[in-house]
Amino acid sequence: MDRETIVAASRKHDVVPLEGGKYYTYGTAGFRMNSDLLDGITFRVGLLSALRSRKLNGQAIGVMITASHNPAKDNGVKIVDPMGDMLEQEWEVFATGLVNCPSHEVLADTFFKIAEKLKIDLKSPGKIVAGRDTRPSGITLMQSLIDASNATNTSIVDFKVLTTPQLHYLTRCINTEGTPSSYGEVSEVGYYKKLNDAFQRCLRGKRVTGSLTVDCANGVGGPKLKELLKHVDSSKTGLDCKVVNDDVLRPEVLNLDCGADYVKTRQRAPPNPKPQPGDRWCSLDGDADRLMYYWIDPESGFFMFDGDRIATLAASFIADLFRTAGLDEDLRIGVVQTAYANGASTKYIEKHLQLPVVCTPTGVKHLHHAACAFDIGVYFEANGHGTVLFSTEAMQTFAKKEPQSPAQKDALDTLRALGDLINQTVGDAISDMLMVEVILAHKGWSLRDWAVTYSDLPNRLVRVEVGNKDLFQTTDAERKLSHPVGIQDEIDQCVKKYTNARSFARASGTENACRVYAEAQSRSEADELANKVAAIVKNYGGA
Ligand SMILES: CC(=O)N[C@H]1[C@@H](OP(=O)(O)O)O[C@H](CO)[C@@H](O)[C@@H]1O
Ligand SMILES: [Mg+2]
Repeated sequence: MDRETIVAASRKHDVVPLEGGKYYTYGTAGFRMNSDLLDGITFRVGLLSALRSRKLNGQAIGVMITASHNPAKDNGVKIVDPMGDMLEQEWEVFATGLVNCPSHEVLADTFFKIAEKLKIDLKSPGKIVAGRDTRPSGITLMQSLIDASNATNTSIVDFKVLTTPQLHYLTRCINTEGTPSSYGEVSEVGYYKKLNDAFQRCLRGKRVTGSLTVDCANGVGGPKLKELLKHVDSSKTGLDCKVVNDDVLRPEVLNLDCGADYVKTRQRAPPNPKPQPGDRWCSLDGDADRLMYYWIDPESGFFMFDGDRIATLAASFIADLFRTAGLDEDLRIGVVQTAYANGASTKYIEKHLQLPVVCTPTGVKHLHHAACAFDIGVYFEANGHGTVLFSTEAMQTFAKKEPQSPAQKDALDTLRALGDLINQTVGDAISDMLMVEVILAHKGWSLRDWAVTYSDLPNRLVRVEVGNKDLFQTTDAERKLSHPVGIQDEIDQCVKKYTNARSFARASGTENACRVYAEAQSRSEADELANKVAAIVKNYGGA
């Protein structure tokens, strides 16, 4: 690997400097922006992955090219660590450092400096596994990544079009292949086979009832879900899945008036096709890592089951299985949420399910990390991204424990199957959807039964444009502002005037704005409180 080769390769992939001396930063979702700006950035992410793979003894590093629920013109690139989790946070600064190098020469020098600082043996082999969503710009960005791997003698496996969770799955499979902790077959078909096998084992002869319509946001989830369905025997499982909004041939319709983000932020079903009262629906987002369920209640209209609802459903089912299996003394189940979780869901988990809840800052990496502290950690963001993590110890206990009755055996087998069904690397809309179907089938629940478990507090999320969002610094898992000084007192005074109310503000990690969340006993109170706190934020936000 030599400097000249890297410089020469980099010349084909310029980074467009940002105006006003601003930097590109590796944010919550990696680098994400208009796809025209991403060529050089993706090349440099390739360089960093080449370093990271070698730092981790040649284990494969995943790179996913996607902009998820964002418009079709955008794209993004993010790095996946060997076990399928997000890039270790300490390395985000290296990513930011490489991407902002002012010239190709400085870039090459920085590359070698990082290698030296971290004692990376550049002669050892390195490996990258890559995937992209259905955005056309992904094809050229993949080439930028391939050029970076060639310039650094790093091998690369291009899996082409994948959902984000599939890339995470494959990364973990490659790195565990042939070991006792093998995660699965290293192929897309392997993913479908694993899900289908676990789905059947979870159902244990129970059948899914009624049809399920899946809105795929016109993204990668459409073709991939259809692939999965080829493996699922609907006569055995009862799964009757109708796939809609699966047009991936017209890039401009991606995430347009459909998908999980549309449903969550607009709090309504996609206009096309229109769900009929009583039908069970769900929506995936553009890269199939978020899931929203909903239906039109024939009496009261649209009702949404967001990440909080999915988390409570999963936690209650697993807690029941634990009791039946006689494991509730041995292993700990916990639920991880962010401040955006509806207060009613938190209360339901703590008071009704009697399970501990941990609150972390926004961003999946924080939730994932906190969930690892439990034997079974259920984590979901309200927006529908989440999963259930089963520790190695938990999986071993399910396998080892001698069942004392047929019911115990059933519960233990179901728990093991759930551990295989639920993606252990990252939130996976397709795997989560099968989990929801399994739980509804076991409980014999309709969506109405699920809906009445608790009532959400009315809430409002507002986006506030401010002069300088960096003025807003949080503490207490983002539930309070430490800066600007004095603002938190004003917010507290305001919240006090409302019943059962809660409100907080923070700078967005993905957009140039602040977000204000408010919830209260009634819709009008929640709206009023959100607007008042938004006004306070605007006031402190700088010119
Ligand atoms: C309130 C909200 O939904 N925030 C989203 C959003 O983060 P912000 O930092 O709020 O912009 O994008 C993140 C990445 O997709 C997601 O993890 C998070 O839940
Ligand atoms: Mg997504």
